[in-house]
Amino acid sequence: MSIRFRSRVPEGWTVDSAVRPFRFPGGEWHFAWPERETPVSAVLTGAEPDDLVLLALWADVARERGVRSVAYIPYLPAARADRGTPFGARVYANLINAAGLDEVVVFDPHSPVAPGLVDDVRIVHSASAVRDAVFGRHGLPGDYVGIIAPDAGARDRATRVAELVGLPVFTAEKHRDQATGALLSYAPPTLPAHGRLLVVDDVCDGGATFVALAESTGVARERLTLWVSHGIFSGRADRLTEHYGEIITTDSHPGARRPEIGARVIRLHPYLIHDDTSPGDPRNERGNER
Ligand SMILES: O=P(O)(O)OC[C@H]1O[C@@H](O)[C@H](O)[C@@H]1O
Repeated sequence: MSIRFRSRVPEGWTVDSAVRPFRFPGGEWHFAWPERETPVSAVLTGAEPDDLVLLALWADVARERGVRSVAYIPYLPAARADRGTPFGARVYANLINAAGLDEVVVFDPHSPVAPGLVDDVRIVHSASAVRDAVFGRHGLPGDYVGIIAPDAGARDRATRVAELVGLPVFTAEKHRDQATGALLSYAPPTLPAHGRLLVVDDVCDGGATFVALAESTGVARERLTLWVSHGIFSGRADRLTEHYGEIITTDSHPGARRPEIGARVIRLHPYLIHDDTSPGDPRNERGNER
């Protein structure tokens, strides 16, 4: 289970819900919603199908209580299945839509297709999070000399980062076998001979794209940093550490913390949620959450 719920309590704070979901012997999910809690938001990471059921149950409570239901789903499941049959992006969007949420917040989706199928969606792009994590809040390039987009699909997100920090974008050409998804070849762009380079993409799954990219460029490990918004880090993704001096991702997917990768994991919460407060949170002000 990778879903948690945020609730308002009578004291005025927003806290993690004390709700304890369970399954009936027949297999169905259920819970007894704590009477003193008012639902505020649900935060779902990864792509566990069970979590979509729990999300819909929670939205039903919010509806009954007459309050807004906001779901943070930073890793939009099946966003990469944005074409073909079965059309995964549509199937998952329909499952999310069935919950009847008031707002769905997603982070750096693979393409506009999947979020375009989700009702009441808000997209948060990765550029600010990348800038803060790699260059600091002032966006000073330091010894970085460029941003690399691993393929044409990554160019827009790489450009958003590059514009924030004033660096050039270099786009590589990736060729995949459409039938099998296997990587066929890589044509790297011409890159500066010195200085650090930041590779920016949405997802790292098995890591083949980023290993092939690094190998084709021949750029030394110390000069290469990898940012991926969603770290699945499956299979042989551990090979990435041979090619990248630093790997940075977010907490949008449980794979992010795979120990062999040693990625720096950025907490997405501040980038997605602007109005959340809890005891001990320096920003807290009673009662300012929608
Ligand atoms: O090469 P792996 O990590 O398996 O897959 C990640 C790549 O596959 C694409 O969909 C992503 O946008 C990224 O470029």
